[in-house]
Amino acid sequence: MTEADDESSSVSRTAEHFGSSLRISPPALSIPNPTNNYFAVTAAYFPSQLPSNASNAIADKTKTSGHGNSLTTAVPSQPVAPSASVLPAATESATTNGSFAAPQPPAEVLKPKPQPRNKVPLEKGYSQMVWLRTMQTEHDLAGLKGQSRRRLISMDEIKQHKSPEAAWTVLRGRVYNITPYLKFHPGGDDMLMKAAGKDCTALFNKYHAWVNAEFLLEKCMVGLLDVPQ
Ligand code: HEM
Repeated sequence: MTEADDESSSVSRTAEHFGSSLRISPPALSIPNPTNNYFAVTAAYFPSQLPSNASNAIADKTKTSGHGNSLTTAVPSQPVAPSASVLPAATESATTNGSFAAPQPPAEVLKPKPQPRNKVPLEKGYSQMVWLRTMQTEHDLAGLKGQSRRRLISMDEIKQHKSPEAAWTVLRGRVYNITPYLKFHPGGDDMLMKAAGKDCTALFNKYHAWVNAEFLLEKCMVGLLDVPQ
């Protein structure tokens, strides 16, 4: 393993303490990096990760170490703070005795908050798999009874369909009968009922813009929203 390999693996090991959301760029070439070892790299990014005597260790190394490479600048005799553009917090808090106050990563990096899921347990027999099968086997999920699914439907007519037995909603300009899907909705039928009798596009996007409703509700489409000119 080369020194460079060693150095980059040290950086990623250190980064692991801060969660996977943290992205660390490799040290900029302008950073004096006299020792090319774990302590130096760690000091540049996370001084708080060092053992208490580490800054002395770095200082000693800089006096004795002759190695380095042509991409590094002159070897300093004192521990050097990373340049301000790389780590402003550390530079600002540098003290005269050669130690540096630890720049704290933002709290959200230290403890990424898990997003709470609001999925509800569905009744037995109402999984998404069963819904997909139902879409194949039921011939009139929309309750069209022969009417065209390209019919223009006014908002007034949609407003009259707000009961669980006859719940219509508008999503991205299409009108759906969501009654058959209520018990299959992973967010719960009560949540889906908030969509009944109105345009739910904004609500839908707020909770899960990524869900492919056009596919999931394809067989429930009853028409297109008639937008008055
Ligand atoms: C109108 C058509 C809708 C369809 C086809 C639909 C479909 C889905 C699907 C497939 C999921 C699971 C998403 C996942 O696993 O990532 C889901 C979850 C959910 N839906 Fe809907 N949804 C609709 C409307 C709505 C509306 C209007 C609301 C809010 C009023 C809503 C609230 C939720 C919530 C809270 C969850 C749980 C999200 C979570 O994972 O934390 N949905 N929906």
